[in-house]
Amino acid sequence: MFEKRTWIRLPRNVVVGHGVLGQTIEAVSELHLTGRPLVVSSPTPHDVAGKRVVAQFEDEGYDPSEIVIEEASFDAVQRVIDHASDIDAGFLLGVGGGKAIDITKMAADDLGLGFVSVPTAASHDGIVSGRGSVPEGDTRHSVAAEPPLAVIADTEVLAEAPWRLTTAGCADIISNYTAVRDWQLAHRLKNVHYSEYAGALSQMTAEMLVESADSIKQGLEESSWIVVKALVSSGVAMSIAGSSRPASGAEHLFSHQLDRLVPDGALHGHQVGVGSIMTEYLHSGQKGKWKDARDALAAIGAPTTADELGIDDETVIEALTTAHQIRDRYTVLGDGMSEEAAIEAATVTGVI
Ligand SMILES: NC(=O)C1=CN([C@@H]2O[C@H](COP(=O)(O)OP(=O)(O)OC[C@H]3O[C@@H](n4cnc5c(N)ncnc54)[C@H](OP(=O)(O)O)[C@@H]3O)[C@@H](O)[C@H]2O)C=CC1
Ligand SMILES: O=C(CO)COP(=O)(O)O
Ligand SMILES: [Zn+2]
Repeated sequence: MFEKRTWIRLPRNVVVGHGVLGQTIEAVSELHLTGRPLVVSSPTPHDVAGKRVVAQFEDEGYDPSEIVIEEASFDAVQRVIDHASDIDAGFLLGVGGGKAIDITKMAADDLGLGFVSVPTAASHDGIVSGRGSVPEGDTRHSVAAEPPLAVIADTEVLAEAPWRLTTAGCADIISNYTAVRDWQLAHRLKNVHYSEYAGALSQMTAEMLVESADSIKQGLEESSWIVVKALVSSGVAMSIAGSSRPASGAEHLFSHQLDRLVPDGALHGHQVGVGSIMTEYLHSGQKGKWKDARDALAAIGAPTTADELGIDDETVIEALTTAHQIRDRYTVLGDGMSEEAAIEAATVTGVI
């Protein structure tokens, strides 16, 4: 008997374009969401978009409430859950970068409430994914969370955000190449389930972004359009897979470890980008495609070296040699790199 089952949860409405933040009420009422909206954001996103979202709900006679979180942590998730329970929220909107959106989707999951994703930066591919990424002690969890019912991505807001956030989003997508390679390796060596569709979609998303590099330019709102669509596509790949595997391999373990070692280090996307140069080298050797990864990152203006990340060489080596301990996810790092091998990989690729 055939017993396979899958449950792919995707957003119903993805609204992308100039000024669409002004259509928040329309997008929400189309979903038949009822009750009090709770707008969850972090400090800057609150100022650039959260306040406007709250004002729209007030004007339309809803009774919105808001909460601003500072960091991605289980404590922050609990604060949102408590606040939502106190005010008897009917649904949640996550307004911000990866941090605010992750916290909101995890709280919505716990509360059993609908959630709408309102990105203020094209900086990460968690915009539509049904996963939340949260550090805890020595580890970093990728937890199942409520995927958004709708995404409202205003390219005017995204284009006004600092350019480095957009290049971070591009780098998060470029890292899909190595994430998929790691996933395929884990499939071959450890019999980890591999989805051809999710793997192909993730890879194709990276290819299309790299091919569009010439159109991704600071000051062009169209760049935000291209990047946010790639971020949505990558999130869909994660939803098809039911895990973050299509978009998170060893380069992400490296970045998560950097977050532990240097809490106020570089942007997530920038760190995974530099990680992917080195893990591509580990996959394919000196004559392999690591130069393509580096050149693609350089073409959109993302960092390609430790120096450009603002992280010292020793920390890069420490992160590389310990990244495999972050979580139980088999990658090209295997059961760990020796210090000599890590120095070799980082030096050959010009990262240090
Ligand atoms: N769940 C998933 O599938 C995925 C999750 N992630 C997670 O997402 C996080 C990374 O996302 P990222 O967006 O880089 O992180 P943040 O949410 O921390 O945002 C990065 C910075 O951008 C600021 N910011 C956001 N929007 C604007 C804006 N419009 N103008 C000016 N500044 C702005 C934030 O301000 P402020 O400090 O005020 O918040 C913050 O300082 C990581 O925690 C990562 O693990 C990443 C990819 C996938
Ligand atoms: O950042 C991600 C995909 O880009 C997913 O994060 P995790 O590595 O925590 O699963
Ligand atoms: Zn990522």
